[in-house]
Amino acid sequence: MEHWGIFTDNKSKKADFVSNLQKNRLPEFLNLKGSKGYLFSPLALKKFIEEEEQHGTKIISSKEQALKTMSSGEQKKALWSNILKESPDYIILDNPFDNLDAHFQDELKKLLTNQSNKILFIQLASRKSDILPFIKKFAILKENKLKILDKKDLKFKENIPRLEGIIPPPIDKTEVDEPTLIAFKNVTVSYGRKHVLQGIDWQVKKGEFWQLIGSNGSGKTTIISMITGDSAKAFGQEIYLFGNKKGSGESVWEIKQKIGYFSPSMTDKFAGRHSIENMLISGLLDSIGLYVKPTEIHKRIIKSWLELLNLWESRNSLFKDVSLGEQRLVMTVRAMVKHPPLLILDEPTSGMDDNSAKTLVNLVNKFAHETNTSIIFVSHRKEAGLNPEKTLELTKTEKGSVGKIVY
Ligand SMILES: Nc1ncnc2c1ncn2[C@@H]1O[C@H](COP(=O)(O)OP(=O)(O)OP(=O)(O)O)[C@@H](O)[C@H]1O
Repeated sequence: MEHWGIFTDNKSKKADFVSNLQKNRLPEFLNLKGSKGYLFSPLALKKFIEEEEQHGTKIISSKEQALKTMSSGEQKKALWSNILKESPDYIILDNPFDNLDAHFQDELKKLLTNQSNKILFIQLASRKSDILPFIKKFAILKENKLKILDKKDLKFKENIPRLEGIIPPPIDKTEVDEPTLIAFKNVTVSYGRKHVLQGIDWQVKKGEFWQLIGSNGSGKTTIISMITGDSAKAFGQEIYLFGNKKGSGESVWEIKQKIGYFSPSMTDKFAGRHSIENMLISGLLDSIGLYVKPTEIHKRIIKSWLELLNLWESRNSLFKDVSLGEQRLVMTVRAMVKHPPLLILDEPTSGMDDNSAKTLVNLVNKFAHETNTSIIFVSHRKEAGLNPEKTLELTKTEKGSVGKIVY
């Protein structure tokens, strides 16, 4: 069977490609006419989640738990078993290893290899290291065009833009007097009989750069949502945020004022009708549209940020029209423009190609080096090139995940 590895970059029109392939409009895939194909992708998951919500039924998840509340790794496992039940002829795998920890990546690689003599795989990959070992035919998707690659073409040049200049200063910086921004004391969380966290002790001090890692379902999102105020599980726990016991002092709004937050799922919420310059200005002014008129100082600061990112020339481009890598850089900077006391980046590089991921990592290292914002970078794997001072590593046990601090 001739499986395909199709490299994508942040400008590839993947949705168009998949739709054309499924409608038999691509000359390279005419042989798939009449065969049964499925999509293993974030888009397919999103559709199932929406269907579950609309009809109130559990379609691919277990009887006990809705798909929406599962961790990203658990969602992928549920989707995979659902597709296999349908006995497909071919499967389009869209960055199948994103958001998966090393253990499940190995498990999924074995499952795919075992099926590779029965099912045809078309793998869309933005990272070279993700390509499945049994794939022998390669192409690259340049915008809408598929270009077949020869083995010798498989060495891509590294083209990592330099971040020239310094991190622009903040305006009206929010200061926190407390030296300890976050303190978790013996925090334990369960959902019914499912134990998620067990006795977590953790402190984040001013200016520290942390990475939070752990396998799928180990409780990373649970920890972050207890900080950002989105989880009822935080109540009754000994959690101190910016010096106040959670639930006793500041309102959720006051806490959010002190935190810059970015997760790739937020990108969907921005319809993209604003220019990237306005997106950043609105980050300084705390609004999504530009309801408050920016001053010359606001504009000057944002000019410096755009120059740092090599995006000044594209300042008038609409957010929806720039590449995925550029969108992630803009959103990361948007979370940082005010130099908040705490910046949380939740799996910011998932789905990015190698070069864009490296640029984002370099930018975060630069934040840590040149500012006194504390940073928590959440990921399931150790991000290459990232230089955190400390790591909180979650390890699953029967009684919930325990935390270990690694220097
Ligand atoms: N509302 C809920 N009901 C039941 N279980 C839940 C609920 N919310 C979360 N969980 C479970 O808590 C565990 C931890 O989930 P969490 O999303 O915090 O993990 P994670 O480390 O962020 O995982 P991933 O890397 O896969 O995103 C998972 O097993 C998840 O299924």
